[in-house]
Amino acid sequence: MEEETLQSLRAKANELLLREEWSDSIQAYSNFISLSQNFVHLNQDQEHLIKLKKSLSLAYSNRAEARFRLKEYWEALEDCDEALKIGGSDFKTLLCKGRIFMDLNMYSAALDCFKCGSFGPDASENAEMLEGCLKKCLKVEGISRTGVFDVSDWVVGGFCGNVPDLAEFIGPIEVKKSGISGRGLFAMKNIECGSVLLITKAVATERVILPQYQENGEDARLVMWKSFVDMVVECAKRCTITHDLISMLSNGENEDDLEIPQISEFKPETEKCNFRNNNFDMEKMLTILDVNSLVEDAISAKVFGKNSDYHGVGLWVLASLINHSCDPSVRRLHIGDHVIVHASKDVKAGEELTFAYYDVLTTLNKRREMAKSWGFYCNCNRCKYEEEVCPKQEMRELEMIIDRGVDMGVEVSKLEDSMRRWMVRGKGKGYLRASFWGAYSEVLLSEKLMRRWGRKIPTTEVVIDSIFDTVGSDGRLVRVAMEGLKKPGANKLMEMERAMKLGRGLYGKGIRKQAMRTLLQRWHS
Ligand SMILES: C[S@@+](CC[C@H](N)C(=O)[O-])C[C@H]1O[C@@H](n2cnc3c(N)ncnc32)[C@H](O)[C@@H]1O
Repeated sequence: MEEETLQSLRAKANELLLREEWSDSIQAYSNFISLSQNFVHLNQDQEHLIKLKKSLSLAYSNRAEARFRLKEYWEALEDCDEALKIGGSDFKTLLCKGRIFMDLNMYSAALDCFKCGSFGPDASENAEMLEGCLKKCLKVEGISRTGVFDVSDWVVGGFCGNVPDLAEFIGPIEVKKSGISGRGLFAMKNIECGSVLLITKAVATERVILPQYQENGEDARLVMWKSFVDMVVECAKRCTITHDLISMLSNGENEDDLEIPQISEFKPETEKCNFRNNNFDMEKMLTILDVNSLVEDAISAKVFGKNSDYHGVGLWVLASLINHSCDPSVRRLHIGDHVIVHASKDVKAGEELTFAYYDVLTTLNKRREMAKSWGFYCNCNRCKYEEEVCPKQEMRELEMIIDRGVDMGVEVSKLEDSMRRWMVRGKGKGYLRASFWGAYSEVLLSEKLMRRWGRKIPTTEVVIDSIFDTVGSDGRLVRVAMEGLKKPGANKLMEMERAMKLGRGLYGKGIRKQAMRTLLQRWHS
């Protein structure tokens, strides 16, 4: 009778696990575990006892697997420890425990588990799988120490196959009070263009391919948003550390009063944290998500101009401390659930790291409108400069020329004349050329306009360099630079060097030189 009941409970739990019905299988294993424990205490027959303990160990191990899939990491780790204490399913359990530590970004603990597994009797039978785990673990552990990774093959191969493995990495950055608003991230040393400063995994992400017909697009976006919010809320309820980190994010108000966290608070979890937290402020959570969630501009979706219907949203806590600037210094790439933040130009020690929350290759007025829709008034150096130096009336006239869509050569030469009159120097030229990029690019890409205006306006190289030095790299600069390579008499070596620098600012250093060349070619094919 005892045997039969246990067998049927175990069979049911195993079936649920195979069907990937994680919650139900956890329940079924829990029933099996509590009943078996009773029998273990009562049973005197040694042989029977050994069998029973083996099943119990396996049940703990399987329940750990199901909990792991539901991201109930700390409960899953407790199950692994129980399974290992009883013994009999050690290899499977160690593998599961290692994978849990990997997900918690605790790579050396994961490595210990895989190494321990390799000494056991089951190791030779599963040598290939074990080797795969060890290799992956060593690789991500390296990335977490150095921030160095290589996704060239995946990118050049058209993003086929598995998403490359990445790991949490926090480079030489710190959180400080920002001159822009509230807190911000700052470089602690000089950073070269393309260097990776941060790799971090999302608390949650959600993605949709929007339907072809636009009228259903809003519905799909709302469904995506709702599901994303549910996921973040579940993560915050499951783990107090996650809850507290999300709670310290800005809700867009009184930012200057917010506490300045230490960067160490964002390092991977090392403490047990399985306190369920059902008691939190949903309204606050929604405003925080509104202010801090990032819309994905995924490398895989956009590079080829494919999947333009693809949309994604996610929350990356540390990256949420990066303020917007219209002369940004960093860009982000999305690979899987990770966001990679790299310098999009050379950055000096002590400088604030800033993203472009919206398109900054446009005029001050258009940028002001976009900032408004984000709920703030932009306080960045470029906006302040343009406001102070450029007479409003003349700027309005220049903007009107663009809107009228006349010969853009007129626009560009007028702006260059105005800059001379306003005595614009250094960075200022980059700022203003970036503001009227639409006009510059039209002229620079047109043989006809260049023939007509070429002598009155600066060369492609001068325009691109001045914008790159201020606003950082951008795909549109790459495109014009690559077109420039085709011009008769172009110094191909120097031009390619310039394009490569722009490429490093655009994609970062995770792509080898040859792969970068291939990517750059695609911008003008
Ligand atoms: C994702 S948070 C950035 C981090 C935030 N400063 C903090 O202390 O947590 C976005 C908010 O920062 C502020 N912010 C970011 N960039 C800004 C800018 N250029 N000018 C003014 N406020 C900005 C706005 O309040 C915006 O809603």
